[in-house]
Amino acid sequence: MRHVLALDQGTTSSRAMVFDAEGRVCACAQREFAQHYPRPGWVEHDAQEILDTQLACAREALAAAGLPAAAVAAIGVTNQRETTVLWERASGRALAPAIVWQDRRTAAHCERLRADGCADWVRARTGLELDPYFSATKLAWLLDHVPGARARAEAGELAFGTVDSWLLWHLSGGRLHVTDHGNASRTLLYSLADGNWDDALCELFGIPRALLPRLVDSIGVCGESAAEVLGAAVPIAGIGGDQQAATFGQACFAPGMAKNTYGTGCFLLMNTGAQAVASHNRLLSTVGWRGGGLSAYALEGSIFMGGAVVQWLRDGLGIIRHAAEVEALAASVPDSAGVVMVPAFTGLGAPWWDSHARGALFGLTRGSAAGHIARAALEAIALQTVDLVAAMKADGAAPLRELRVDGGAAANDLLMQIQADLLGVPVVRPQMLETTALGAAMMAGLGVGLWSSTAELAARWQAARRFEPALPDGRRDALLARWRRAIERSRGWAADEGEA
Ligand SMILES: Nc1ncnc2c1ncn2[C@@H]1O[C@H](COP(=O)(O)OP(=O)(O)O)[C@@H](O)[C@H]1O
Ligand SMILES: O=P(O)(O)OC[C@H](O)CO
Repeated sequence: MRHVLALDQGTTSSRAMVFDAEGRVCACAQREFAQHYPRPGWVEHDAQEILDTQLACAREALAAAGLPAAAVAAIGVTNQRETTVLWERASGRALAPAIVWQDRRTAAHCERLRADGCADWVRARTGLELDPYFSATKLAWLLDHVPGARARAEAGELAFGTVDSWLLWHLSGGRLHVTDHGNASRTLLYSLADGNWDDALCELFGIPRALLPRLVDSIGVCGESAAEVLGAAVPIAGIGGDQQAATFGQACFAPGMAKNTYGTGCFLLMNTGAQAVASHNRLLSTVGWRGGGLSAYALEGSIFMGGAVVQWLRDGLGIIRHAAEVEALAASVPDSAGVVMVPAFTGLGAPWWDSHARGALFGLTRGSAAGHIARAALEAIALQTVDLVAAMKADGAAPLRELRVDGGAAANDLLMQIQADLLGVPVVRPQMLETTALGAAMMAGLGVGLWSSTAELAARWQAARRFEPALPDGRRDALLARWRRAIERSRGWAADEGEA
């Protein structure tokens, strides 16, 4: 058996990919699913639809590869992180829509905890910010709003999970209720120092321990799929949140190596080695992966609006019809002519963590045109990334030698050149852009011994294109100074209106 099946459950679509023993893609299937925005700031998914699309993709990819499940050596699962599912153990039925990582409904809960002076304590224990982004307040919200849920949770009738746990429960026919340490480290319920769920955190957020999944390694066999789901029992040997998996898939195995994924949001992760590094600049400290003789932590900067800015140009402003058109539109002008966009549509993530910030366009004149706005949008994606790299440097990280990139918007050459120019560091795009699925496959393949070492996997990683910085330092400094002024003016914007 020399193939691995990767299940890649993302924010906007479910994907499955079959890889051969050389790490080549044999087959791929993808299905988009519905995004629900029932109220301003709320984002939900139908957990059943997540499951159905994911399993349909798995079956489709196997069929396209011409492989029965029995011929697959291992399954790797990677997932949108933090998104919170609550289900009934007896039936496996979700009790409510999944609350997605982007959802801000628990902003007031987080604010109350911050006002109580909990933020530093929580940060020291979890490596995270007290922000609605993470799972704990989402789960507390479900327990408080789904009738009877809290009592049933305490009685052990319910299960909580991030999307990995939800998929693994059903993939195993209800036998596995597990999550890996990387996904657990995004919940606000996990102690980085202990490498375990934490009673004090559970108490702070009001979460019964009986709800929590068992912690397992990211790399290594944790169970197998139920024969009736895919047609055969297959070892499940890799689990990782999608950003952790992408870091693995980019072969960022050595401390100091970093990748940035330009999807809906942007997620910059730097491998910090076998020790968690506490950030003093409001980056996240998080588990990368563990198992198979490996253990890595990461510093992470999370940006909420990355490629989603381009979606807004398409769906909100209507100045492009397809995301890829933004490149030609932005290239139709030599620069943004002073226009600066702050894409704080849902507040600002790292390193600002400002729920009250709102999006803004500065520097508009009578000469401002769609091209300038498109260019400002691409610059905003890159400038947010520059802020993360600056925060990493301020945290004492070694200077970045290159930035490995992936995700949908990394296909945009102009954006990648702007990124290299504004960072002053080469940006390298690999041949294999599906690094998330590849990372999950790599974890699973290592987990069953199909591959023997990370050195073997790193040797396979190949650059497709390298973007060298070409902007004079003075010009870069001026653009960064202008960006910082724009950020300052956007911060706290919605506070007066009492909005989240
Ligand atoms: N050529 C492009 N230039 C800029 N942005 C793009 C381009 N193609 C896709 N995008 C953006 O990339 C995002 C999709 O990337 P993807 O990695 O599939 O996201 P996710 O995994 O978050 O669903 C969308 O937000 C889209 O607007
Ligand atoms: O599904 P993506 O690629 O948008 O990634 C989502 C992140 O895991 C959220 O933390």
